Order: sequence, then C-alpha cells, then structure tokens
Amino acid sequence: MVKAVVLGAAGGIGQPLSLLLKLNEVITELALYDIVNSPGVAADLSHINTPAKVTGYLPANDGLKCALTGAHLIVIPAGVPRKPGMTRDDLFKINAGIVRDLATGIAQHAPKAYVLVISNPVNSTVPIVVEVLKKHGAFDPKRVFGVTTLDVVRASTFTSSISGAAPQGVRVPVVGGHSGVTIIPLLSQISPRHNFTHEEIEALTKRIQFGGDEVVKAKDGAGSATLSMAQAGARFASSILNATVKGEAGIVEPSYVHLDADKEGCAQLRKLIDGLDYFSSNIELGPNGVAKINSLGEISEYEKKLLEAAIPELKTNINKGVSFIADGSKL
Ligand SMILES: NC(=O)C1=CN([C@@H]2O[C@H](COP(=O)(O)OP(=O)(O)OC[C@H]3O[C@@H](n4cnc5c(N)ncnc54)[C@H](O)[C@@H]3O)[C@@H](O)[C@H]2O)C=CC1
Ligand SMILES: O=C([O-])CC(=O)C(=O)O
Repeated sequence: MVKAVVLGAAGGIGQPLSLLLKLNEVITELALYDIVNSPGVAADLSHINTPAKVTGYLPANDGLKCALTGAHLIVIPAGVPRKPGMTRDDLFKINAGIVRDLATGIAQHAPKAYVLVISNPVNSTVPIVVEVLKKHGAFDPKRVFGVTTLDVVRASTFTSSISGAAPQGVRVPVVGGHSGVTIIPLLSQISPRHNFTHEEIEALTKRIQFGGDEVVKAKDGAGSATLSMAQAGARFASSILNATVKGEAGIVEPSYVHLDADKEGCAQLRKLIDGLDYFSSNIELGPNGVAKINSLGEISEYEKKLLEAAIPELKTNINKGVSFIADGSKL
C-alpha cells in the first residue's frame, strides 16, 4: 500500500497535481483534502483507470485525520497565491497559519510520512513544518522537503532557448531558496556543458530568479504558476516514491531541506552558507529520504556573489518561520 495525500487538492496547483499523481502507478491510494470541493475533484479523478483509489475529504468529520492516516507521502499546495506587486513573503501572513495547522495534523496522524512543501513562502513554510514536527517529537530531517523543482524546470527551459539543447535533457543545479535573489542557478555547472557569455548569464540568472513573476504578471490577478508547478511537484513526488518505495538508487534532485538531514556531509556547503540551517542543494535520495546533501562543487565568482546576496535574505526568511512557532502561535 502506498498512500499519497494532497493538502489543498482543489486549488490551482492541487487539481492538476492530483491528476498527475493519479497517473503515477506506484500510488495505490490518493487522498485529497481541501476546505472546499475536494470530494468533487476526487469523484472526477476516481474514474481514471489507474490503480490509485481516490478519496476526498473536507474538514468536517475528522477529514484531515482520515486523509492523513496511513500516508507515505504528503504534498502541501494549500494556501493563497500571489497577485501582481506582491512578494512571496507577503503571503506569510495567511499561509503560515495554514501550513502550521496542516503540519500539526501531520505530526498527529502521519508522523512517518515524507512531507513535500509547495506553499509559499517556501523559505519560511519549511521551517514552520519542521518546528511543528519538532514540538511533537516527530521531526526527521530526511523526510521534510521544500519543493524547488520548478526553478530547476525553468532553468532547463530558459537555458535551452539560448543554447539550443533539447530542454528535457538539460540539467542546471539551482540552489539556495525559493524566492528572488535566494534562487541561485549554477549555470557554470550546466549539463550538457555550454559556455554562455557574461551577458547571457546575467539575463538567464534574472529570468530564473524571477520566473514566477512572469506568470503572476501574465495571469494579471488570477494567481501564479499552477500547471508548471503541478508538473514539477509530480516529478519531485515521483522521485521520492522511486527512491523510497521502489528502492531506485542514484536519484538526485535539488530541494530545500534542514541540513541535519546529512549531519556528516556537506562540510563545504556549511562553510559557504554561514551557519544557515536550511538550504536547497542537490540531494541524493535513498530508501529513507535524504541520503546525502551534495556540496555545491566548484562555483564561479559570479555565483559566489549570488550566494552572498542570498544568505541574509534566507536567514531572515528562516528566522521568521522558526519564530512564528517558537513565539507561541498556538498548536
Ligand atoms: N513552491 C513553488 O515553486 C510554488 C509554490 N506556489 C504556492 O502554492 C500555493 C498554492 O497556489 P495555488 O494552487 O495557485 O492557489 P489556489 O488558491 O488556487 O489553491 C489553494 C488551495 O488551498 C486550499 N486551502 C486554503 N486553506 C486550506 C487549509 N487550511 N487546508 C487545506 N486547504 C486549504 C484552498 O481552498 C485552495 O483550494 C501558494 O502559496 C503559491 O504561492 C505556487 C507556485 C510554485
Ligand atoms: O511566483 C509565485 O508566487 C509562485 C512561485 O513560487 C513560482 O512560480 O515560482
């Protein structure tokens, strides 16, 4: 039995993400939870002829508990999206409380599950989930992930539009966090190799850092990226399932995690990031979640500057999430 749960399943990301998870044949049960419409989405998806049995829950009648019980993997896209002119941090006011309450449910009803956090601001919502799990004695740093896959997907797409490479085959490590200057594409490590000019590097870096804004602007008040995010979220969920259920070795994905997930490793990384507890780097996945956090490898002078600019903002974002729980937001 492999149960996957989507919290916020009726939303712009939740619906297409749930569709893509329904198509993943590793999943045998798919539980959809939202404060509205989730039974309808579940009924619709349940007619697709793939193995997963689909159920939908609302908050009434212990819906969150029923959705979460027995979960192997939980994806959280619950919360409000940006409108033009907003930063991801502007979402904290509403989304911090939503994520805290869902994390409390996870600590109580699915403490062993792999938790994939999509809700923004990811740089702060992941620390919120971690602090709640810690309070309940249910924190395992190898099992909590901030989903930054969309940055990696964008990096493949945007770079290939200049290099001419087939986008599916392009890998660019994107490290740091998931907002503006905390998004650090390591274009010097692109595979297959390509030598961009300095102007191209600057333009591509900006576009990858602010790719989310392009969609927010184009949607003009109707939200942010949903379809590309659903694809990215389903890709990351599939990687977690392939590593933890199928035992596939050698899967590497960037993700924003607590660095205690690899206490012995990432010495170079720790030195570079000045005591931050969270960072997104290439993660090697294994049967228990994070197997190894890779170091950043050789990075260019330009990338070192990007890193310097990211660290203070990451620190602020992380502290904001940690304090939200530490300062007694009710559990
Ligand atoms: N990590 C990433 O790369 C990305 C993150 N996002 C973030 O994902 C989040 C969701 O975005 P959309 O799906 O576009 O928003 P949306 O508004 O379309 O959907 C959000 C869903 O969450 C539900 N919800 C609200 N409170 C809830 C609660 N307490 N429990 C369960 N469900 C609840 C709503 O009813 C709604 O169905 C936003 O915070 C957005 O910023 C968006 C794109 C990329
Ligand atoms: O830009 C936003 O608000 C949504 C998001 O995180 C992204 O598209 O990367």
